[in-house]
Amino acid sequence: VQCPTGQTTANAACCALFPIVDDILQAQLFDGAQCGEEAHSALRLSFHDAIGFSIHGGKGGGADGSILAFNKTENAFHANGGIDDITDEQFPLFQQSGLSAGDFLHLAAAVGTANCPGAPRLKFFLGRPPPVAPAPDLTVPEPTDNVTSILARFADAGFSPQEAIALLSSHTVAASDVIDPGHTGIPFDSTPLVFDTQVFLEVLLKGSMFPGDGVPQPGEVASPIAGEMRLQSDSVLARDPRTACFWQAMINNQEFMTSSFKAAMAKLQVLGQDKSKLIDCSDVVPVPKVLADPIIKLPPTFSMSDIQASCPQLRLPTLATQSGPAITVAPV
Ligand code: HEM
Ligand SMILES: [Ca+2]
Repeated sequence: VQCPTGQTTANAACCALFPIVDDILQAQLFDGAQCGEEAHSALRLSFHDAIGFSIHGGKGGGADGSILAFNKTENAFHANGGIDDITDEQFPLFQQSGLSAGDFLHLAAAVGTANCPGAPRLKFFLGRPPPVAPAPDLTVPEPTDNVTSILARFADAGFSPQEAIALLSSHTVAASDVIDPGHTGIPFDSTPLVFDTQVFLEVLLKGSMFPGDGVPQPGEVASPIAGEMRLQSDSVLARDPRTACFWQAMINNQEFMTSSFKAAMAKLQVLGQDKSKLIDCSDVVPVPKVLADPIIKLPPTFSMSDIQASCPQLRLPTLATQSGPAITVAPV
């Protein structure tokens, strides 16, 4: 159908979303369709909202927007450190939008992700009812958690180890604000504004330094590049026999990474919802820019022998090294 605003969509019920996408999300929340801090945080928020769920019941409503509607409660949970920045920004816009908290929050994540070059075009389903209660504490994995407990939490929410790694593609457009006191925007890879496979490579490189004041913080291990942060959780998942092959398979495999991330996000963003009652409004999500060159390279001064490959069954792709002296990643 053709909407009054000129755009087309498969279902007339989705027409109301175009002004929300353009005037509220892109113009206001994302500072003119940027892949910046708000886009990154909106993606993280969709995870922290949805993972408040168990297939066995008793752990919250999943992708229901509870973290936005009941932000005073959920923001106090330790794993949600720093998330108040994005809930504070989203709350008045959510009220202005007329959408349910869950629809607003998960639409924002899909649109924000689309602003990152190389990202897949995430799906969006409309019609989540308002959340009934905050999620309980301790549903969101922490960077200090071990692989067994991280995989157990994902399994409890309905995700396989492979899907968990697929979801961690998000850390290609990510930075830390709260792990290193006094330092914000410390990126997890050297390209935090690009949805590429660089993070899967860099987390497997030999680590030797710590960003910020150079002091290791809980949940942080040595990173290979100045100014970059490596989460302990990413580090152990990249090296554990249960997940290392899924991790390594992402390196320099843009198509595989984006398609598996898209599929896992489609599941995450409707977790706990009755999908038969939702309307597919995926065509309101902007089409992300494609990367001109998705072939990644080792950062300057690194060679193939610096990769701590942890999947014996899989051959590492041969990667060239970027020219020039060792780099420092700037905060975002
Ligand atoms: C084992 C599971 C995970 C752990 C332990 C974890 C942990 C973290 C931590 C500690 C931060 C930095 C917070 C800060 O200091 O500001 C972060 C950032 C982020 N996480 Fe995760 N995360 C996990 C999974 C995910 C998943 C599944 C997604 C999305 C699908 C996600 C998306 C993000 C994004 C986009 C950021 C960056 C936010 C920003 O730059 O503002 N994470 N994560
Ligand atoms: Ca990146």
